[in-house]
Amino acid sequence: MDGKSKPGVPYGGMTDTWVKKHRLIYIGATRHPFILSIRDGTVDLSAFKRWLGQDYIFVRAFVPFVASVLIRAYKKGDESSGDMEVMLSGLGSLNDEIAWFKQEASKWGVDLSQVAPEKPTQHYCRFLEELMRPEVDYTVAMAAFWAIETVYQESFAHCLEEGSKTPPELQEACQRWGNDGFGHYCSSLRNIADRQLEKAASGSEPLVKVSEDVVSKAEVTFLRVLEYEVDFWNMSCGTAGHSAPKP
Ligand SMILES: Cc1ncc(CNC=O)c(N)n1
Repeated sequence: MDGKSKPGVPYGGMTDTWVKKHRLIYIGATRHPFILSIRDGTVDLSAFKRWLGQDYIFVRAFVPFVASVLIRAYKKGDESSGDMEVMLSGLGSLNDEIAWFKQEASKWGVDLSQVAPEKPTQHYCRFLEELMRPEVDYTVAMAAFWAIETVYQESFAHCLEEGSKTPPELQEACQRWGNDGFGHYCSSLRNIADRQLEKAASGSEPLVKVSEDVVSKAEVTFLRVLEYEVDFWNMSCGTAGHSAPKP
């Protein structure tokens, strides 16, 4: 329990605290102009195609990251937690997702074998690789995992809400991450991350310093995910700094 929670109001956990504390950055990632343009139907289709090609590259790099978190979950040896099952289902959806990207790309005339990673994609993929290093704590990796999936879930679910004017040909893409099943999956990831953060925050005496370190590292990692997501959306819009030199 943190000191700020009110009686009768369920305590949301550490991730909830972060989202509230960094609300503007969070909104920047989950209500980006690219997403808003899908939602109001004004999206530039060349931007969507650019996003499609770059996200395919990202998703391929995301698979080994998820696998690395699964290995950590296995090594923790806590079979009853159900963490591995959550990650295994995640890998299953990524399998479908990769097939969907290929099918979607051919529908839009995008040749995935010819797509080169742009700077923001390269940086984001490098960040995933850093998180796969053995010295990275399970708690920190889980915070990143939860944040990465949740930004997409919240963004695309927004495009499916009542009153949105998402073009019919983009609704399937939005469904992929905006559906309720993906929402539940994100809640499961959040529960794992919160449980780990709780454990770290209440760490046993000799480990207090190490544990506090893990919690603050996890928060910084969460913020870095939000920044990478914003850069990724900016690139999709074609508003990334590197491609539009300032006058
Ligand atoms: C840049 C980015 N962030 C998150 C996701 C969602 N995770 C897997 O699909 C994604 N596809 N791309």
